[in-house]
Amino acid sequence: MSLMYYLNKIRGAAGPSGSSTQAPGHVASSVGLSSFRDILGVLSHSYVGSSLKLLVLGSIVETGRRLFMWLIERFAIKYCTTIRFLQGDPAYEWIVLFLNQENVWRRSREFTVSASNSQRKWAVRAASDATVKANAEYVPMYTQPQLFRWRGYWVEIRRTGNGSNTDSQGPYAIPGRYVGHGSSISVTVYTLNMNVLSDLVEDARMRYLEVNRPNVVIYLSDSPQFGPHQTWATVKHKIRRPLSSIILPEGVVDALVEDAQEFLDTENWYNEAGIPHRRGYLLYGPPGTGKTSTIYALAGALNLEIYSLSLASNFVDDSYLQRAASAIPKHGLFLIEDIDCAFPSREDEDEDEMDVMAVANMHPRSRRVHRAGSRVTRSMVTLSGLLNVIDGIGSEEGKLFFATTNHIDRLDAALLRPGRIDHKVQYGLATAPQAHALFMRFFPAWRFPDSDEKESPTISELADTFAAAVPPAEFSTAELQGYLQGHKARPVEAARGVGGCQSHPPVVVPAAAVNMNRDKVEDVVETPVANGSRIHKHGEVKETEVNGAVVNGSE
Ligand SMILES: Nc1ncnc2c1ncn2[C@@H]1O[C@H](COP(=O)(O)OP(=O)(O)OP(=O)(O)O)[C@@H](O)[C@H]1O
Repeated sequence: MSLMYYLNKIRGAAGPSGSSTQAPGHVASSVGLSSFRDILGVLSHSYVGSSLKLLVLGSIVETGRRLFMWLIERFAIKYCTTIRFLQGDPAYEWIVLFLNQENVWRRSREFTVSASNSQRKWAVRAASDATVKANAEYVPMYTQPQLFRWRGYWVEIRRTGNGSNTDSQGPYAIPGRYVGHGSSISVTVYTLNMNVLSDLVEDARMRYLEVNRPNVVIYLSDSPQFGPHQTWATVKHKIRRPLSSIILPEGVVDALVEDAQEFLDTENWYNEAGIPHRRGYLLYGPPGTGKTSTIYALAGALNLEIYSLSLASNFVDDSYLQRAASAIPKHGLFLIEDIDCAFPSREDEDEDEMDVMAVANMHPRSRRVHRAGSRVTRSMVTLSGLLNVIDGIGSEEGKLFFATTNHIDRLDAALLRPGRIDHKVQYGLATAPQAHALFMRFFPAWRFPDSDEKESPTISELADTFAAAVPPAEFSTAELQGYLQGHKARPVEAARGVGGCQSHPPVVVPAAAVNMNRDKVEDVVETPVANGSRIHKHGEVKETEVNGAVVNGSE
């Protein structure tokens, strides 16, 4: 209503144009002036005036805001540096621990909760009472950008999904939400100095190493869930194992550690001699004889991170292997366990041929079912793919390559040539000295002090009895360990129990049982022997019987 009223008023004020006696130009200007006055009059009215004022004010504020954002953007381009840590990359672990230590998590209001049995070192334990053992860990989500000071610099962090804020992927992706899996953390430092950023990353890395000093960090390439470039997605922390706990013939472990240490210390020599700075090791022998344990203990002693990959995984092909190997940082230890699975045995090949023929004669539906249930695991990695990766591993950076196998006879000679495998260590079934050492480790003097009574045997004597009773080259150290675990508080029983079995006839162990891969299902059948003691072979029961000898050493 009021607007119509004012429009009419304007029209009325201008008057009918035909009634004017003045010159047309003059008329126009006087009409213009009066219209302008009227417009001012309209503007001065409370409703329209204040609306227009608000409009102008709003425009000014919006322009100011845009200008401010533009300036901030210019400032950000010129004065900040941003880096992204992708989940699934080892460096991601460093930055999360770093943020945790900087207490940035305190500002986070969203957490994911996980059971605290994981060995993650960077989650927040929310138990207020230190005496209460926290059973859950809280991983901050950092859904909102957080600003904090580090060494006098302003640092901003924000978490983003896979590639963008709303584009989270991974097993627990929620559209439009930031989730832990498949995400990344962006760190922005407000400074002109690029070195600050690398200092921050180095600080994060050092803290991570420090926190994990009592552990060996093992990166596993066990699932490609975070995308093609994030090959080492799973991280495990294992308590460091002292080298002395590895029971092998004297000098074997020391020689291995010395060799690896010398390799790490002589990078310049390699460069000057024009030899690629790489070294390959092959540990071979029956299962449960300490190959993997040796590698973990060595990595702990030399402060190396392990990058472990299985060639049997159904997503590992030549190009995946290449990517995974090249993502290993300097001084990382690249481990391929059971490397023989890339080299099918003659029997496997025959079996494959028969399988192909059988499948060809099948109905398509049965064929699918047959393939799904096929028990033969084949690596998709080819020999040439594997050799290329081994040759390329350390050409730029000093990396150690370790492989283990239960079947050295299956490996191609091309793999075993010096330059690819430089150091081989053969592992054998337990000898009497190993059995003795294992017994002493299980029943240390500080826990089982020798009794004052004359008749009772000392632990060393019991170890002698045990070692004499265990048949050499019949049991792996792991099997003896399993037996002793069953008697961990009863050394006398452990030693004499084995001795008591000697009156029983020996059980012949088929070679296949000794060489059985650990990954295969182990159905342990228990058959009690005379005094209730037993040592298990994979898939069968063994009564102990002295017999055979073992070759065990390094070359
Ligand atoms: N020589 C050894 N010294 C100390 N412990 C050993 C030794 N051999 C085996 N063990 C123990 O047995 C278990 C299995 O050992 P490990 O995994 O190292 O054997 P492996 O030779 O790598 O077997 P596989 O070929 O099946 O991978 C571990 O708990 C380890 O402590």
